[in-house]
Amino acid sequence: MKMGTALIYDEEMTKYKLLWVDPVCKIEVPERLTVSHEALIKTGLADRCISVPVREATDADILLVHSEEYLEAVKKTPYMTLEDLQEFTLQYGDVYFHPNIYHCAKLAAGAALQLVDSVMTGKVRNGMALVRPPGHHSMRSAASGFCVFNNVAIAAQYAKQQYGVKRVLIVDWDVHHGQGVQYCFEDDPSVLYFSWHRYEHQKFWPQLKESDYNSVGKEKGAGFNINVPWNKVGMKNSDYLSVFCHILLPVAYEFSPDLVLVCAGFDSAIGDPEGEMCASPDIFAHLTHLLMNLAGGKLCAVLEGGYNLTSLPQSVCQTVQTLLGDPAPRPANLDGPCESALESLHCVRSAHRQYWSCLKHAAELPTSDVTTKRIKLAEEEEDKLKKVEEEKNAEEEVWPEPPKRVAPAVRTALVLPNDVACPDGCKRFSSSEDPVIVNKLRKNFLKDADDSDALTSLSSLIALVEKMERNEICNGLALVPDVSMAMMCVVQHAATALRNRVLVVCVGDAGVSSHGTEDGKTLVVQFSNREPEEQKCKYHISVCLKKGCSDVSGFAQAVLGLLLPLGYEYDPSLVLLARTPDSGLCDSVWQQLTGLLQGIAQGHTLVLMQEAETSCVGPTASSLFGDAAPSLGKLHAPLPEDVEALERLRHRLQVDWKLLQTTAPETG
Ligand SMILES: CC(O)(O)NCCCCN
Ligand SMILES: [Zn+2]
Repeated sequence: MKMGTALIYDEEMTKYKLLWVDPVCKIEVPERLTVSHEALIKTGLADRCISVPVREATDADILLVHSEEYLEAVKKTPYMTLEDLQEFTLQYGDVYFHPNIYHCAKLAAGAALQLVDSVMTGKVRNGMALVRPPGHHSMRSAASGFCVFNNVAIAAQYAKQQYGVKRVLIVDWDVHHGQGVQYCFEDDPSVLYFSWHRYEHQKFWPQLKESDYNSVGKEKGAGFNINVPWNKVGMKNSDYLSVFCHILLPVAYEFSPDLVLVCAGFDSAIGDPEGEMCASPDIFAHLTHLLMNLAGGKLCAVLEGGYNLTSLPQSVCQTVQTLLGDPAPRPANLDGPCESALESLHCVRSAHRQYWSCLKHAAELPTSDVTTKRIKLAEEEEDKLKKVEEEKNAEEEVWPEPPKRVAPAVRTALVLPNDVACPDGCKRFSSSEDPVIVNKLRKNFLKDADDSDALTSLSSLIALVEKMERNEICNGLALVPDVSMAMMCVVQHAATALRNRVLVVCVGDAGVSSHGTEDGKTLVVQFSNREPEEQKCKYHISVCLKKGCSDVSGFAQAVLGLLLPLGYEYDPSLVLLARTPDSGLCDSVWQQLTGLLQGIAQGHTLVLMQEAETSCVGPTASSLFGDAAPSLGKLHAPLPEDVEALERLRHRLQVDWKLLQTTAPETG
């Protein structure tokens, strides 16, 4: 039932621009929209989307967020002379007006509403609106930061009013703090606002105290406003992924939104003059992918900032291609979050530990904030030096083109016993008995009885792995007589044949071979309810949950805060996901796991299940085929002993696995 992706764009929104000299505003140019849209056309992505027209937001729509006096004032701007427009602009900060900007602002807000309508009526699964003017800085009675109407805030209020949406998650990955969104929802527990932003200890625009991590929301909204300040520039992919795995995703799954809105600003990408960050455009493929299993896949991305006319279109294409379901590119060399990012991560998690059970165990704030002060002083010294040398050689940032993302001809192949039906959309797979493979299998695995159907399924399995390796097939599912045997067979084959690494995720108590874990060719992560004997090595990790995987929230937090960071850092070429009937895992959690893991290894996920589990074939295939997993519903608190165990495990592993860090190492 995979539905399409909406794309909303109208060239009318390019028909306004800065009419006077203003160094702050000169970067907000019409070309931002044209280069983004042209890139989507050139790459063929636009044709794969469902084009949805814009509409003008009505007064009633705009008044969901803004005051009458502000709307009435903006309504007068089309008739103003140039002098009047400049005069009118002076009352606001870092924004400009133009005779046609009111019209475009209505279209930008209306585009967001069209996107909400398309997703909420089930016409599409998700979508992106390319709009200007942006929205997230504009406030109830003020324009700000190139924004006139708050497109995403209006869309959130509209979704609640028109569709009775109970909980809306707003993810703001623009590099500026969307203070307009924060002010609008800070006392509203039905809208969870998450924003990271360049802050530099309040030195960066808009220089607000309330953009810091300790602004957590007010009254009933306490806990529903999450600010992640970047106190240094140069943040990279690892910093962004760490914050998603250790703050946003755990809280988002606990919140369980009915709709996800993204303030999709791309000034957080490398090359942007505003952000001065170093994250590559393909990171937005992963950020998008990680949000696509929330709210049953209902995701609306609305363009905010993005001022580098090279990285902006690249980032937009990465986002749209992921919304369309194409596998994400492999996350190149993630080397762990920097110290400043860890400091922010630590502060945000401790500021929110009282509101979210997934953060309950988060480490306390540094006892006295003397540590923060000490770190700040050290940083300021360092920054002064850095600034000096930067002035010297402020060269243009360069970065590689994001890798081509080719979706294999076959997305999902299934190795099934003949009497098991193959879900529509997927391809039944069985290999013609390749004598070489058969002999190797017979020699290594089937010494005894000539167990022919085991032989058939194993040889099909190996043939399938080889097609995945050649990117002819994206992912697969095999029902096998013996999961442990099949796992060992695939791991051995992969370790020899595949140039690269295999991540083995095992749910339940199947015996897992440690083959390849000694030299890191294989990373095994096993979830079960059995206390592991002493931890074997860095590449063989046992996660013990008291109630096994039947505890939804404990398992979900283990996947989000431990398995995902490990998987991203390990960066395998194949993910082998095995489950045994005793796993106690319910389908929706299993589908979340299968969905999330597809962000790794370019989506090359191979699922192994016991032949008896035919009832799980449908749900697994639908997730492999790219359907969003069903929502887990609001998560209750995980078992305290599981939380502690997970925290201890993460603390021990973070020595070897940097993406598991959540606090700055104690500076001596
Ligand atoms: C939409 C936005 O967040 O990119 N606007 C940035 C305005 C910066 C003003 N100094
Ligand atoms: Zn911005």
